[in-house]
Amino acid sequence: MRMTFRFNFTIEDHLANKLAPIEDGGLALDSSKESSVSEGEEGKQRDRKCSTVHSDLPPNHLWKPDSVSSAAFSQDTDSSFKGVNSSSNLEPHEKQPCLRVAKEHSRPNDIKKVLENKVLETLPGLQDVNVLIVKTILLKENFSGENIVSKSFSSHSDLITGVYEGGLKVWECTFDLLTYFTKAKVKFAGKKVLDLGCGSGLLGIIASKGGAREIHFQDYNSLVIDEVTLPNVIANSTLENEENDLKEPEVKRGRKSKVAQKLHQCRFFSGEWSEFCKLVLGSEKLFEKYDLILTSETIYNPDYYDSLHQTLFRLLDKHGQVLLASKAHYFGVGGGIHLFQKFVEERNVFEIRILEIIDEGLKRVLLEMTFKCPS
Ligand SMILES: C[S@@+](CC[C@H](N)C(=O)[O-])C[C@H]1O[C@@H](n2cnc3c(N)ncnc32)[C@H](O)[C@@H]1O
Repeated sequence: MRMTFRFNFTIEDHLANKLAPIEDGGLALDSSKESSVSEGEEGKQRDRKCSTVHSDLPPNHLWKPDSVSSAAFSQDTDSSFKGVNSSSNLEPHEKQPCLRVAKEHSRPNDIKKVLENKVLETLPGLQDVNVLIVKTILLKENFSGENIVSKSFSSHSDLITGVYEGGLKVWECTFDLLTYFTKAKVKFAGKKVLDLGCGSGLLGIIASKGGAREIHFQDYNSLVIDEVTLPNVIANSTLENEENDLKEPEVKRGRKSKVAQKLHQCRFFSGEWSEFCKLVLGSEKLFEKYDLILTSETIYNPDYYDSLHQTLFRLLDKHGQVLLASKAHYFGVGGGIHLFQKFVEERNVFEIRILEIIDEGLKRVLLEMTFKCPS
């Protein structure tokens, strides 16, 4: 079933200047005015060609979104930094302490409201909030408090170290992992899964569809969770239940509670990794560790490796598995597979296994991490 939505906003002149129509009638960021620092020169050149919401997709991707709707927003109320310079001019390679306090986001009572005015795009078997529209609305509303969208625009960057860590777009390696899930028939059933640095949350959503018993989503930025991750989780559980209803119309009355049930298997967190660790480990006496941690494009900054490694070490079940996807190298920020692998090997805690090397466009790698000594 295709849903139609109505746009109920106008785009200001100064924003319209940054937005240019793309072939299918959607909106693209004028690439001469926005580029990606994180993906380096090659990334910039690609972005210059077409810096759309889905410009980060592999050339022959099947993930072409095909529907649009309307939009709403809420503020990113989490401006709780500890000693982070929130200037918009931070360069990704500048060393900054990243201690954004972690918090758990409550699940909304009014599920419909979360999707009200949201623009949904259709990917194969998935729905995804159109982040460009989300950004446009947030910019237009010019809200007070921490505004990662305007900071990202003004600094022409998809990453502002310690301020905005890139969750407002779907990065290429997410699609590599999604493809791998199907190819390798990755099993999610009954597992407790963490989508670490989730952004859109598509990895966790697929785990949920695959029968994971509990899924936690973590992003650095609270706005990403509220405006993108949560709406995506809700949109996809709604979609899933609509599909079921078409097969079994008699269960239609139970749909709402089924969506709520699905949502109940999910928890949402924002904040810096070590703070997130503290929060989840401190929140329950006997915290049950994750069977599976999924993480895409999270090793671009070597300054974060210690905190990331600690997080994996503390939160992964002793028999658990990390599936990590990354570009081979992140120009400008300096991280990448080689450095990360070296870091992990030096710690001597995890075994790393390369699952796949994707050598088209920017080289990308999928790897698995498991504990060396599970006992
Ligand atoms: C480049 S984005 C990738 C988003 C998403 N996984 C994807 O592939 O589309 C990196 C993500 O890692 C998270 N992240 C990066 N550094 C972090 C840190 N130090 N603490 C917490 N989260 C961090 C951010 O929340 C951000 O969403």
